Amino acid sequence: MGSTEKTKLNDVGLVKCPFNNNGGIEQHQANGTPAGKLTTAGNMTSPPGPRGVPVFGQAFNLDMDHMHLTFMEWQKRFGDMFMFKILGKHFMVVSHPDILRKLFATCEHANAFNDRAHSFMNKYVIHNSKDILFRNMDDKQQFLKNAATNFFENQLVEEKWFYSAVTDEIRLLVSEIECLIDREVDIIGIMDKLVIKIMGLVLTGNRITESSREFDSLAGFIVPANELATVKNASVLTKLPMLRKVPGKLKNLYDALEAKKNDLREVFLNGTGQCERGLVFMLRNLRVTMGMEGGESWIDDDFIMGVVMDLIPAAILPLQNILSVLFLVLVHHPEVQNKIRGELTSLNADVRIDDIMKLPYIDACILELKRFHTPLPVSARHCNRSGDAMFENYNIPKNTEIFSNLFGIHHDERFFNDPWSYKPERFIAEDGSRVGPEHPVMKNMVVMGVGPRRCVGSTFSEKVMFLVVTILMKNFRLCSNRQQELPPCDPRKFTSGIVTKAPDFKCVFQPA
Ligand code: HEM
Repeated sequence: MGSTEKTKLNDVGLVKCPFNNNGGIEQHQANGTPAGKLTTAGNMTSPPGPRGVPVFGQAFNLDMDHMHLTFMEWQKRFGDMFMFKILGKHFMVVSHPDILRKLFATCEHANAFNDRAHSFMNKYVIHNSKDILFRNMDDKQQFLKNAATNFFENQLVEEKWFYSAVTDEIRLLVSEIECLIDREVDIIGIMDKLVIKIMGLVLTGNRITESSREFDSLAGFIVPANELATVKNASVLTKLPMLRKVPGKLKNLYDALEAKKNDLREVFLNGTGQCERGLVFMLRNLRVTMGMEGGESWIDDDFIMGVVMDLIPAAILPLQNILSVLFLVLVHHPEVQNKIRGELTSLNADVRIDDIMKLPYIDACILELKRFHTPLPVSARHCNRSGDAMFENYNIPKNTEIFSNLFGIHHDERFFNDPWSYKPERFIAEDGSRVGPEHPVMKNMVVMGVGPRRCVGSTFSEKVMFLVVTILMKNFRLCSNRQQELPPCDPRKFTSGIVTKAPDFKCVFQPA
């Protein structure tokens, strides 16, 4: 645990800050304004945290590009729940899986902590949060989320077309890689394209190729969306949205995003490339069904576009980025590749999507990849927008933005032994099976978030990763590129951002 001064708080074992007010730590006093509708927390204190400079607070101490690394440092000083301010705004960071579950799922005011922070993105890009990811947790958000979850977790699995199309896409890749044996391969670029094709398939129900408008449109939207979502750009625009109209870098970026948004709308809403099984069709169908049941449906085109746009930060980037890390890990660990191939020999036929149950080591490799990488290191921010709220005897002032320190949790020795090593075996039980959901390592896995705002694409992304790993490993051995030094396989060194990625590297494929 590091500091022996830390004391345990209550049944969940929360590490509480060991210092008092004069230990260089700010104890945020509740602001004395009338409490919001949640509590009457008038004279309660807020969680401890680093004392900042006047007005700017921690603006100069927080590494905006690697917030998760700063949060790991602060967790050691201030405990599992700490708070800091930037420009008068409160931010809270939670670094314990049980506290997260309590805060977002089981405590009395859990719902209040499941709204999203106000941001430039939800107001100006996502049409005032007509979507799932950026919207507050109201009935419409829950309705759309249930529909999307059902689509990804059930419909795509039951209707066999989808995973057989994904399998075909990966097999095509195998034929392409066969022509590149022993040559330097940009595996990150290849995986980036594969994920766009898979998401094109999700949206339209049809295979999309690299030369299609759908591919271009998705790939084109990702670039400005990613740039605008950086912490620096997003916070400046949230504070000063009028900058989107002032000639300069931010206006150019916003204009580029709007142009790509129109393109996305043209292609996915008005285009002809749809068939009766994609996500856009499902949402339109839902609108029609609601209309037929009387009354008008609130699912307008903006809502459908909102869900399409959600998939860029929520699905495409995490999937692309975790696949980049997968290959870096595999090149660094030839022994893991050998074990994967060893396990694959137990299958008589070609790999099928439900074989994951029969292949515990590969399943464990995917779980360990999710832990080791933690693509969204600080998750998506939650916010108690409806009022002050009390939690663990602390007052959490209205509009506090809450970070789940997922990266910190997954690399904390209290929860995972030897956390900086990639060790799939931690998920394997003594009898060789994969550990069950009650095992501590499973309970400490929070990579997809917890509670009602948990990720929609958990099973979906595991299945995609499973197909990529098994089909490629069955055919090839991956080696490092002798001309270029391989970047270290250290998640602290991955690229910065809301969704982190492996540093650029090339590798070499050889026949298995
Ligand atoms: C390895 C890949 C992925 C990771 C690590 C990941 C992780 C996460 C995390 C941490 C959240 C935030 C949870 C919270 O707010 O507490 C989230 C939300 C979300 N994810 Fe994922 N995700 C992944 C892939 C996907 C995929 C493939 C999809 C779509 C098929 C998806 C759709 C969503 C949506 C729509 C939300 C918003 C849910 C809400 O706000 O209620 N994600 N994801």
